[in-house]
Amino acid sequence: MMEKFLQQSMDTDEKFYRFEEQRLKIEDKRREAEHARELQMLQMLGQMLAGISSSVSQRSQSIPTSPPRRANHRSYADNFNYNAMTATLSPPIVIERSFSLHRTHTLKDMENIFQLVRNVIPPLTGKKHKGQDGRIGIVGGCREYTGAPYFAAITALKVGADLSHVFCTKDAATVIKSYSPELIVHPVLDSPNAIHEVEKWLPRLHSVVIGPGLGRDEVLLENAKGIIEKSKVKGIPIIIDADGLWLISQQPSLIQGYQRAILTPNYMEFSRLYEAMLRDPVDSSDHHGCVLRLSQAMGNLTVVQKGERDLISDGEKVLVCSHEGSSRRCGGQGDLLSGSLGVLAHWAFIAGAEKTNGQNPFLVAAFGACSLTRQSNHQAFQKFGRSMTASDMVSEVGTAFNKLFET
Ligand SMILES: NC(=O)C1=CN([C@@H]2O[C@H](COP(=O)(O)OP(=O)(O)OC[C@H]3O[C@@H](n4cnc5c(N)ncnc54)[C@H](O)[C@@H]3O)[C@@H](O)[C@H]2O)[C@@H](O)CC1
Ligand SMILES: Nc1ncnc2c1ncn2[C@@H]1O[C@H](COP(=O)(O)OP(=O)(O)OP(=O)(O)O)[C@@H](O)[C@H]1O
Repeated sequence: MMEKFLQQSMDTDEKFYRFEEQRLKIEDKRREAEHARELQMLQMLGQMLAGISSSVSQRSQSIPTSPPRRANHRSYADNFNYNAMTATLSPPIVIERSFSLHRTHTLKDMENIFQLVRNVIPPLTGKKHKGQDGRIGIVGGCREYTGAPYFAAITALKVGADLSHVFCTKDAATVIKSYSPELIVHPVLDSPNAIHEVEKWLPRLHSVVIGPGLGRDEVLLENAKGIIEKSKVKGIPIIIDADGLWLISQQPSLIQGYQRAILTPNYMEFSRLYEAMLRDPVDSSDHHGCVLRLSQAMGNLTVVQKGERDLISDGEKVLVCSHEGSSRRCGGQGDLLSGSLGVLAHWAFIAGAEKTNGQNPFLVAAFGACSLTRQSNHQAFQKFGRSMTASDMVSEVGTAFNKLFET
């Protein structure tokens, strides 16, 4: 009787997910068509303006052309045509100028980006069902590191995702479950068919965060590699952090050119990646240039270099997030960042070009996640000072989010 009931409930779940996937696909197609129409109109407008003003057309010649795109995958740009916009619009109208952030970005620039983050946040309505606001997967968690995947996964929920899955080793699973009943925990990462076990869930996930607490065990890294490859095939946004970045610094081609990926290196991780890709040490007098070059070398995927100021680049622009945090650097802060980015990347990705003003949605998402992490850090530090830990920051995520984005 019980088995029958369970089977029925699984069937219902299955049907629900299948239905939702179809609904999302239809919605994607509708948005793509809408964007294509808008782009066509903008291109016509651009051509008209170029014809009218010779000074404007001179300026348009100085727009840097997009670096060559790799043709071996269907890139994010194919969907949202972000590059087509920056390359063909002449002149690059106001939105472009207001986002060409240099060292001296203004408060107004910052406010503009905050507004774009607000735009992509889905409204809370009574009409939605569970899962619609985000199903996020975290790949990581092993015997040594159980906190990191927990911080990432719980932050994803607190930012507003509906479901947060952790794919970790058998050892780590019970521990992670004991931290929180809200997380769905799969003890599969060290199983012989780990890749297949995770692949089964990929159609239900909107984004995956690879690396928090993954460790550097050969078998786990190999499984993470397989999961990245399967996620790429499905076109899922991938956030790579911590030991996931270790893997990428060993095998950059694994993610190179996949523009739905966001890398979130700290100082050490950035240096490793930079040296692996550019064959040069990081130039400490030119942080902007370094993050720009790394993104370009990786095929224009989004790079978030964390630090005193977070630098975010897609190889064409560099955004700076220097939102006030604190001087406390306890472990786990980066995990909050990658978890929140998992949700924001999904929201920005499906929001469409009109919501992000034609800007790369992953830049907008990264700026949102950095600001949120720093604001949570700031609030927790106000309360706890030197004794502040990552858990204290997790407790602040809700109010930090409201303060930044819901006002
Ligand atoms: N509670 C947990 O389970 C936590 C687990 N974590 C996991 O621990 C694993 C290893 O991460 P690590 O960051 O230690 O590994 P790394 O090998 O990347 O870092 C090595 C060392 O670099 C140092 N470092 C960092 N920033 C630096 C800077 N600006 N200048 C000079 N040195 C700097 C750190 O102190 C660290 O000891 C990852 O899987 C990560 O997710 C961390 O996320 C922290 C919390
Ligand atoms: N010097 C700093 N001043 C202010 N904020 C900082 C500073 N360094 C890092 N941060 C912020 O802390 C967050 C996490 O960055 P950090 O460099 O601690 O990541 P990490 O080392 O990968 O973390 P984890 O311990 O989770 O592995 C980022 O949002 C970043 O903005």
